[in-house]
Amino acid sequence: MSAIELVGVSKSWGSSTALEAINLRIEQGTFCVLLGPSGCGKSSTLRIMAGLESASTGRVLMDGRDITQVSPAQRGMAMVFQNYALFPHLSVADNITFGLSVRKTPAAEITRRLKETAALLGLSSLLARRPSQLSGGQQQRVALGRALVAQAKVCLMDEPLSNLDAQLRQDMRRELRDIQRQLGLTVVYVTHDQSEAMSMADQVVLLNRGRIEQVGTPRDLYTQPASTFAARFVGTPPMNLLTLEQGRIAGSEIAIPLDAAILGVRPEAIHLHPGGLPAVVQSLEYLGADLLLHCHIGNQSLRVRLDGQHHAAAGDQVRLHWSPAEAHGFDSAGQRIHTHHSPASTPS
Ligand SMILES: Nc1ncnc2c1ncn2[C@@H]1O[C@H](COP(=O)(O)OP(=O)(O)OP(=O)(O)O)[C@@H](O)[C@H]1O
Repeated sequence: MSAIELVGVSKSWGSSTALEAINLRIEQGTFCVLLGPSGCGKSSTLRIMAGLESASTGRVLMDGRDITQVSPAQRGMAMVFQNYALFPHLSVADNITFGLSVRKTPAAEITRRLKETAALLGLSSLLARRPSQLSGGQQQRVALGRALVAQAKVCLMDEPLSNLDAQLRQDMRRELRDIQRQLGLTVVYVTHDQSEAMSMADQVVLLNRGRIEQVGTPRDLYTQPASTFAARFVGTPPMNLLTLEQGRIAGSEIAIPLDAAILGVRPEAIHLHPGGLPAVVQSLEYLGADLLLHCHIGNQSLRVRLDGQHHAAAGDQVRLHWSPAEAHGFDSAGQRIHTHHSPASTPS
């Protein structure tokens, strides 16, 4: 049984539609990431799950039970927000246990759960401090502690790491994931950062303009993007998309035996090979481990990610090759075509 299910959920604000007939199942104990660009409807989806927003149409189910009309408090889901929403005048301990006190949980039970949660999050020595005396990462852990101490089975998180610096964010991603696994929590996590989604998720839900573009594992999204939108949203740098005209790369005589309007190939799937397609290097970015080439092939731009040991210069003529399995075909509407054909550049 799914922990959370959305059935035909849509949301409109006046005449503008934020979500269109979303159908989604999130399985128990999984880490599900809602991913997409600003304004695509991630927060609206999360807030409808939490009951903080009502759906215009559709139903929300929890463990198979219809909770569409159930109040947020009665849903028993925990929430962690971007701004942590800690009480500045309360100690760390009181911030964590606030909800338990409000619900009149017995004192001994509160003490026991606080001790457990603080130990899990490495906050045991900080319990007497105020939020202002904590680092960003510590504050984030207190916010998480408040969610965990409630022992909710479902935890909803809206960009909880976005206020942290890059290094801390990386560390917290791993910590969060460890805690989620350890406790068997169902987490629904909102982010616009594809690398965060890729590194944390069991299931990624990619949203685009209020619709689900693709649902799958990070590997599914990377290896089998359902559309050009998904192809460009996941992966750094994003997948190259070349327009094909009558079986040729637009603006060139280079034939591509792929029955598609658009050819997609990832920068890291392209290699230099004497039997490859001719291209000209326009500019370079040296990134240490990698060397990024910005090339022209016909009148199309293409990025190539080589090992950092390679040398190249602007103006160089290069020959590019990729394996047939790395060629993704899309139709003129940007939808994936499920065929793999050999590109013209098969090495001799
Ligand atoms: N209270 C509101 N009133 C009117 N429109 C709203 C309201 N809340 C959200 N919207 C609109 O609904 C759409 C989806 O918003 P939502 O906050 O869900 O997007 P998001 O993907 O979370 O974006 P971001 O990453 O910028 O937070 C947007 O076009 C937004 O302008």
